Amino acid sequence: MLIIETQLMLRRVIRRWRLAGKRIALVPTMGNLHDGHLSLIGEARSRADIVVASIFVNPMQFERTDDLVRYPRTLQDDCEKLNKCDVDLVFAPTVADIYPQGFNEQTFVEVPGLSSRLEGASRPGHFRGVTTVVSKLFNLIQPDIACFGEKDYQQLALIRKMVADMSYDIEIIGVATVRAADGLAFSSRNGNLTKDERKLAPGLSQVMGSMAARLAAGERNIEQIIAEGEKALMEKGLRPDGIAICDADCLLTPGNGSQRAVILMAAWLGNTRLIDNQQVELTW
Ligand SMILES: Nc1ncnc2c1ncn2[C@@H]1O[C@H](COP(=O)(O)OP(=O)(O)OP(=O)(O)O)[C@@H](O)[C@H]1O
Ligand SMILES: CC(C)(CO)[C@@H](O)C(=O)[O-]
Ligand code: BAL
Repeated sequence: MLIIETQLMLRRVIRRWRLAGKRIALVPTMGNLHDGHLSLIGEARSRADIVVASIFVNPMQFERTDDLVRYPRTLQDDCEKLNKCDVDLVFAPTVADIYPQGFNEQTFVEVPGLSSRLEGASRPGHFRGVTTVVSKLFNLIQPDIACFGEKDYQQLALIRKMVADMSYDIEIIGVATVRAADGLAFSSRNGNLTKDERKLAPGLSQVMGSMAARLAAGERNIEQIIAEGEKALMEKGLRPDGIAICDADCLLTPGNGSQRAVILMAAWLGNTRLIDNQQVELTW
């Protein structure tokens, strides 16, 4: 497995693979790899000749400095895991290599509208940072396919729109959320939870499951389901920070024509913000 830190070296290797007609899959990550990431790698491995994983804690998408500073960085351990999963190349650049002029001066890619709603409203500038860095990775690696987790549901929707709007010839694969036995979605930020917070954390998926059951049973008073969901989260020791029920395709309020809804959850446990989501088939 190659580990490359500079754009210059990366371009050389990618050019060689493209000339040899290889099908390349990209899995972008911020490292501190867990079973969710490894599921993305497995999906990529089954669909391409070459698997490239990127590890880059992208400062441009962090709207809070404390979150950026606390973000877990475990490069050596990550590379060992990726090597075992038969990954061909790890791209782990420095911030200076990706943003030589600093990211405040960086040209950006932003999907209008959706970037500033939902998670985008809670985390101003976050999605601009995500789509800008993913666009750079797409240009550098020129993958045929790229895998993203459904755990970051709005991010996946934004990347699909960016790819369509900017005419990238890249197939985007959404991969189902991988969970611990108690229902908590794997996330690098789970490592920031204290022992006691970790015990409370499954409350997020439990409340989401109850909300999903009500929707699936035909209840359509969305405001009431959300209000009671917030109350249930607080009773379980979590501080809600944005619950929404949207049409799963356009992420707007579900209407009579909506076939699937998605419940988007965000909540704080101490200093850690967790997110999760669940899709529900709707019958009208
Ligand atoms: N539990 C999971 N199941 C499936 N995919 C996941 C899971 N967690 C993260 N991913 C996906 O892995 C990719 C890289 O995500 P990232 O490195 O930010 O990890 P993360 O665990 O989501 O960390 P964070 O704490 O930043 O949310 C993204 O496409 C993300 O959606
Ligand atoms: C897609 C991504 C790697 C871009 O930095 C990040 O947002 C993530 O890990 O989900
Ligand atoms: N997985 C999403 C990246 C972030 O929270 O910054």
